Amino acid sequence: MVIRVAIAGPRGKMGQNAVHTVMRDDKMELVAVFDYKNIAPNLAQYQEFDATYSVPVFSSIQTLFETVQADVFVDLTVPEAGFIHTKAALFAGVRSVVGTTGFTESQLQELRYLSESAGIGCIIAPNFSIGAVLMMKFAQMAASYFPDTEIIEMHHDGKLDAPSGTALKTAQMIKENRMAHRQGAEAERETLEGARGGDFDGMRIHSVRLPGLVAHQQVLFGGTGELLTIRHDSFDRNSFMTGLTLSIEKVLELNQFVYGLENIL
Ligand SMILES: NC(=O)C1=CN([C@@H]2O[C@H](COP(=O)(O)OP(=O)(O)OC[C@H]3O[C@@H](n4cnc5c(N)ncnc54)[C@H](OP(=O)(O)O)[C@@H]3O)[C@@H](O)[C@H]2O)C=CC1
Ligand SMILES: O=C(O)C1=N[C@H](C(=O)O)C[C@H](O)C1
Repeated sequence: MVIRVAIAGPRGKMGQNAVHTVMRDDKMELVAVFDYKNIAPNLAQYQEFDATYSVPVFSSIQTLFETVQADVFVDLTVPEAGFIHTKAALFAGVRSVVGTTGFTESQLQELRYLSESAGIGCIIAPNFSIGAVLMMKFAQMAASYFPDTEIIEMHHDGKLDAPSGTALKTAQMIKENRMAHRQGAEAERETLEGARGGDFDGMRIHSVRLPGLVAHQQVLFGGTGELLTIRHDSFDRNSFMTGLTLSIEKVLELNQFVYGLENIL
């Protein structure tokens, strides 16, 4: 069976990679893309692609789902829009794979409810890279032994959300194994606001944004006279494509909501 895929965000850095990945995969067919800007009716007319990319473009997500039969919807846009698109996909009965990050807890809960009450698979994966998922799992393991940890995530300066979805997911996974406590000195005070980073259950998350970076994260664990550093680097967005392909295939077997690629590997 060929998997019919629709992608939102085809001009974006991730969206372009995803379009190429689906087009080159003979088990998949790109049946439509969603672009909120009315650039051209067909992807073949986009400057980012060529004449071989004959795929209809929709600027209304509802019209896309009414017109085209898709098996899987992929969102790679921004959280406000990605939330609306994914709800529309689930209402239309289309399984979804969401790489977009920056959703609020209540948005995630609403998507979980919609997916599970309708029995339609939905994967929200803050990071599709296998190495990043391993980094998160190793950090979760280490937290049982080292309860004092800080996360430093580093991304390109075009990134809109901070902290990254990966950093938040890492902190949530660490929280499951870490004894909750506030880190640092009792009398600690910031003389420059934000110097100690964001506070997640007493551990700190620091976000670096610089040109030249792609997606990188270090999780530091401090112990008596020692430091453990777990680090992952994505040097290229192709690092996300294996997990994206896997998610598109796996979501077809799912009737529930999955948050994190580690749950389907
Ligand atoms: N899960 C994972 O492994 C990964 C997830 N990501 C996440 O994926 C998302 C996209 O990342 P990236 O490709 O780097 O970002 P880009 O900014 O390169 O792409 C985002 C795309 O979304 C479009 N867009 C903006 N606003 C809207 C809207 N209201 N409706 C529809 N489309 C819109 C943009 O169009 P325009 O530029 O014209 O506004 C752009 O084409 C981010 O949330 C990022 O954090 C990124 C990498 C890996
Ligand atoms: O915006 C990005 O680039 C990335 N976003 C995801 C995140 O927020 O964690 C995944 C990866 O870090 C790249």
